[in-house]
Amino acid sequence: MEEVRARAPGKIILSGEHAVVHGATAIAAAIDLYTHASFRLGPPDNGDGSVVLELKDSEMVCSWTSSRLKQVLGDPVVSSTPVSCSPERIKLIATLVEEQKIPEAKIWLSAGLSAFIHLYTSIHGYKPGKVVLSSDLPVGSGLGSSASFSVAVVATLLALSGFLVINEPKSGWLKLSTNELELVNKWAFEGEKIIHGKPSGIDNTVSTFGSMIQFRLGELTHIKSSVPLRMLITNTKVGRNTKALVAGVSERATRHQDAMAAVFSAIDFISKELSTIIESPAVDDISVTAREEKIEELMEMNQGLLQCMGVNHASIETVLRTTLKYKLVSKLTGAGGGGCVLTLLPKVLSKSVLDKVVAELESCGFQCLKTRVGGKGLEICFGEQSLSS
Ligand SMILES: Nc1ncnc2c1ncn2[C@@H]1O[C@H](COP(=O)(O)OP(=O)(O)OP(=O)(O)O)[C@@H](O)[C@H]1O
Ligand SMILES: C[C@@](O)(CCO)CC(=O)[O-]
Ligand SMILES: [Mg+2]
Repeated sequence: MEEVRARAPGKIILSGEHAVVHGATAIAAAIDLYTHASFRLGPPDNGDGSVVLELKDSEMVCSWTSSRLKQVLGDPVVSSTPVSCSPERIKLIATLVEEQKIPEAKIWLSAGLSAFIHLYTSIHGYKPGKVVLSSDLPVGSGLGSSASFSVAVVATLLALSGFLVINEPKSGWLKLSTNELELVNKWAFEGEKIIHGKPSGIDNTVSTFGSMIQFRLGELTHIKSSVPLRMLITNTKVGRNTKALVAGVSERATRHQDAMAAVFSAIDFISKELSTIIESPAVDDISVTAREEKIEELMEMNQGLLQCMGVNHASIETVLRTTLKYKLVSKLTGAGGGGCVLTLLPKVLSKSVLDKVVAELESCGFQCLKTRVGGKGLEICFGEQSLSS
């Protein structure tokens, strides 16, 4: 039985989170932490005619028999083009998720499970099959775990659907062509809509296409940093939920329309300026330092505007204060409210200073992640690997 695997990266947002939902420009980059999915259709080791999702990190196996899916959702409607999940269908899917009796401590998984059911049944109907999922990313921390979940799941589902054209020899890890990536991205956006409520699409786009992107109103432009950007990521481990934070910003924007429009517009300028600086050549150490100082100033301004939106958190402030002691500038990344914070690491920063910063941040109970910025996007791999149960 053919099996397909996919890996889709998480991301950092360098500038423009939240404002991008309201039409401003944002800049994001893939990081080298991935969500991994594998998929096999049908029997043999799935003899009960079920759709199975195994979540390795949460040690959970969820399954729905084909007959139960049909009973709740009605006759299957399979589509080669992305379909949105209607509010009525979301309610029906919620019934199927509730039946899994997810423990209260893991209830946050429900949104991901709902997205999975919508994507699976829209692409494969109720055909039995098994998806196994694991992730290097901290979930719900601002590093795009939800988008990389959707991209990885969709890629495996489409790869065995016949809806994806794969011309290359099916050996080793493959990059898909732009058209195929666009199809995956559009489907993954439907998953993000279920998890985020009102996503801009930046997270699924950067997870699909990789590298560094400038993004506005659904359109992406690849950008290339003239000098590698070094960022420290600090996970405050304060849990939060992107859907609720995005909704909170929208409510504030309704209450203070003009003021918030000005905030979003300022962020649009910040992102555009940042993109120009990132791409501008830096020929010697003096120009590298000048460039870093400009990036730091823009990060500081963006952080202040994120505070205006109400998505800051005491834990983020602690990271900001701690890094500032070492003359390092930080800003939250992703939806905020806790989650992860980015710190720019200047080229001249010594390893001993970096070690001290990391030790101090970790002594506050935070977790520091060193990742490479602006790397690969989605890749898939066909094979006869065994899906562990
Ligand atoms: N590996 C996974 N397994 C199951 N569900 C997942 C997984 N990764 C993400 N999810 C779903 O996505 C939700 C987290 O998404 P959320 O958008 O709140 O955070 P994030 O994507 O990590 O951060 P941000 O959107 O700020 O980048 C989880 O609560 C869960 O429903
Ligand atoms: C907060 C947000 O801007 C980024 C989350 O990574 C939401 C989105 O763009 O979908
Ligand atoms: Mg998310």
